[in-house]
Amino acid sequence: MSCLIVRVALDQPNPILFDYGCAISPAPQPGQLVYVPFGRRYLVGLVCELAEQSDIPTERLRMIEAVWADAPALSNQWLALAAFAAGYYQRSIGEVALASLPSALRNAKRWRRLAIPTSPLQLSGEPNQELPAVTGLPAEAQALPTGERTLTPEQTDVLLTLNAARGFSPFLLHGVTGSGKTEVYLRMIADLLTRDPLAQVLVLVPEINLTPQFEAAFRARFSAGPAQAIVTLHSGLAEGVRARHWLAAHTGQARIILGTRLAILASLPRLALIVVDEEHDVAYKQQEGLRYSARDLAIWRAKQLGIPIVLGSATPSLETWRQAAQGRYTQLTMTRRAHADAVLPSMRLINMGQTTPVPVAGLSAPLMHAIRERLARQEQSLIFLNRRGYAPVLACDACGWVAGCVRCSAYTVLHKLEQVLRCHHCGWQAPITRACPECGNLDLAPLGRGTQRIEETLAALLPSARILRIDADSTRRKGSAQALLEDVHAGAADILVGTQMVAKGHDFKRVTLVGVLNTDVALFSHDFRASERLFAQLMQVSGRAGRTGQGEVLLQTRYPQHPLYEALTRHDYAGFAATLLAERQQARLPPFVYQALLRAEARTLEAAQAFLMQGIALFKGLLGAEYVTCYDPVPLVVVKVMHVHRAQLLLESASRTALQSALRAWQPYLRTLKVKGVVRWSVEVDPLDI
Ligand SMILES: Nc1ncnc2c1ncn2[C@@H]1O[C@H](COP(=O)(O)OP(=O)(O)OP(=O)(O)O)[C@@H](O)[C@H]1O
Ligand SMILES: [Zn+2]
Repeated sequence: MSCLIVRVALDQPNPILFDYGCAISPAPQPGQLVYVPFGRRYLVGLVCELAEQSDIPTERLRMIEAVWADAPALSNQWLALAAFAAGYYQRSIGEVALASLPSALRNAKRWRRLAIPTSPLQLSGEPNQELPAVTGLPAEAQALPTGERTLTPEQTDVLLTLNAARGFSPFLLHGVTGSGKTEVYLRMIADLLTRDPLAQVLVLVPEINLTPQFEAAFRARFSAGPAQAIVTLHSGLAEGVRARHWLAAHTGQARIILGTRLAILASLPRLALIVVDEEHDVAYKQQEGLRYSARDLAIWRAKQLGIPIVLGSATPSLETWRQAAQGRYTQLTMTRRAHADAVLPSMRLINMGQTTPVPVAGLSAPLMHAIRERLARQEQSLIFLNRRGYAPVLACDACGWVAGCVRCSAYTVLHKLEQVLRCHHCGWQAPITRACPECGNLDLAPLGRGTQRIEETLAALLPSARILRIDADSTRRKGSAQALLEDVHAGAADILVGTQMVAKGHDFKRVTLVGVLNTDVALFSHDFRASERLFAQLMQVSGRAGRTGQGEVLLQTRYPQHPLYEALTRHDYAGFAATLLAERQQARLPPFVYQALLRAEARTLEAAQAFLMQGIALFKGLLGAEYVTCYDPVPLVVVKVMHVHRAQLLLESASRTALQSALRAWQPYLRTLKVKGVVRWSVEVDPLDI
């Protein structure tokens, strides 16, 4: 008797399906998880196909050990999503599909302990107290007091268009900071759930832990529903909680799924709308493992399902801006702040080349004056400096020695509170050196300024002010970011000093002054995306000022004439985006061309380069290689991290399809390459950092 063949995707780089025999009845179906032997181990895999025959001789065919039948199988649509992501990002289906599952599902020993929420879909006609009345959620949501807020005319207009959308309709909601985009999302979702009480909505945010207010707004508006109706999905959740939330989404129980980029791969059988808030944020790009863009996958998913998708931002990415300009996305615009008394903040550039009196420790007199005014009026000031630690380097004046990491080709950052020098690439740290190890000089000086140093300076200059620092160091402990932000909202701080963490979508109602320090260096970066990012970042951080009244932004610079700053003072996103796009077109850079990287990591730089050179040789022989430009390998800017040397080569094409098919053809050859000393290599499609 020929046994059934089950084709299983495993979390393995080899992009094939693995054949197994199956004696379990009922036989597993595509979309089900199975437990299979693999080499000397056992792995959880995903059933992709069933077959009658296998190329593997029967005697060598191994058998499926167990099937997870407690939850419904993953749908064909979800399998198609995983297959698309795998193909596009040059990975195996298993790498995409299994890595996207909560770890409790990837461990067969824990399957039994997973409580599967019962779907109301399966239970129709069978009343269950714990289950939501399917119409209750939106109906009660509408009756909530927050729903009584009068919409601004712009919000009303935008919603008229959004609520009329049916089928695949991509929207760019370009609303200035504080224009009330959250309210638009909430209303659109309420409208949808009224029409279709069983629908699911996916709302993506760059960083859930940083924006508890956003989540709170959703819970407040839709709290009338059952607890299960809103779930969050992000990497900060405890393992069991994440599995529970994922299952609630998978069974259709959860209606609103609020998540970070990883949520784009959640199983959502009734998905009817996707919202991507702050769509420009680089956090939507996964920078390790499967390097996907959640925003781009979101567009694909909306298209696959034929549903509306809203990309919201005050500073859209140039990719999205261009799509809208070409009419592929419908652009909706909100130009005014929603709060009745709020206007966009006034912007002032402080010329650091000219100021008299001389700035004290990097803080100009006009900025100090403005902070003192806020203190007197009991308003908050936010000082933005995108550099954490005390000082970026510790150096010796006498011989020029600079403290560096022993594992990386990078300087270590001085952290004065902890009294350490720390590498921001690998985390290596050492006590602060008292004497120069080269010449013995005892007069080592911190160079430059980080948030700790500015905090210290402000505390010395303004002893009565309550100062809070918000950066990756002060928020390392779980929950500490939330606690700090709550202090800010409660008015328990006068001055916040922070990195880009404070810029992300926060609705700080008491901040009326934003001071920006040390952003000039980004004007002259080697990275062609640096201007786009700096502009967005400055508009976003400026957008924290005056959200309920008059706000002011003071930006300290040595280049007050720079076009980027001039556009910023005019709040001219559209003008600046047009300039940048013209430059990119001229220089043939994305979004006008498509790029990919091959990156090699090795014990020596020579080995990494040798791998890439061989990669190029193989590439040149590929059919269609002439449509793709293959540049020379270059070391990464920080070439060594954790003793590993890194180099990469850039591939570029005017045609996405040409690039895709060349990459696909290249992979099997790359896998055959054996270069001594090479630790790993990877292909990245649509890289953001080059
Ligand atoms: N119709 C309205 N009337 C009065 N206030 C409103 C209205 N809509 C929104 N607001 C308020 O305006 C403020 C800004 O809203 P929200 O945080 O949604 O802005 P946003 O567009 O997301 O801005 P950002 O891009 O800076 O995150 C919030 O305090 C919100 O409560
Ligand atoms: Zn290091």
